[in-house]
Amino acid sequence: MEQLSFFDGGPHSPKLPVDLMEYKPDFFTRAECDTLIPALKTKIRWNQETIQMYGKLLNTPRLTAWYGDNSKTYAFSGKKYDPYLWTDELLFIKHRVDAAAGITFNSVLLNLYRNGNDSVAWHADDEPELGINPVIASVSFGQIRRFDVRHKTDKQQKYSVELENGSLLVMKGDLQHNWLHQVPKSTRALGERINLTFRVIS
Ligand SMILES: O=C(O)CCC(=O)C(=O)O
Ligand SMILES: [Fe+2]
Repeated sequence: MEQLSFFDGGPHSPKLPVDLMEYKPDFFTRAECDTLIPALKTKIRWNQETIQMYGKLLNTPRLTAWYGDNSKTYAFSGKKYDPYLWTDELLFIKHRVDAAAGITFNSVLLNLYRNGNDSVAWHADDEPELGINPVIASVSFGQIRRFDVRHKTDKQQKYSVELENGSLLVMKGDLQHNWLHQVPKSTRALGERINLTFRVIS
């Protein structure tokens, strides 16, 4: 796998295994974040999805939206999604992310965490259309939130990184096969966070 040598660590970078995760704070400038956040908030078609759990229909604890190239249908948690077509803001973000990762992503899943009660539970992005050892580029805007990673079988192996406003986290290697990740709920009063995970869907 090619190395993203672009990520030089630096004083604010957490100690992460570079074959699994590379973190770049300030990937977008403060001014860019201040423009992009309200644009994404208002122009993205945010959806409230539901999940079937123990025979009940529950609201997913966040809002989501699925954008991408025409025709890239994506099956996720037993549902099929037809993406909305790229907006100007999404293309601006995508071009920067593509250049950094050396990959032309063809889809993005957006999450809006409205407050500390919103979260994403332990999971791996291991849908077959993502292929083996996919590179997934995760951009964060707004409220800093903790991102946890743990090995599926070796409980000792775990990492946490605070995903800051304007940051980029690239997930790669076997992270989606042998590890799980989550964004936990928090009892603190937290503001809104928007996360975008860029993916290549076959
Ligand atoms: O919000 C995040 O940082 C992670 C989101 C995530 O894991 C996902 O959408 O698959
Ligand atoms: Fe994920």
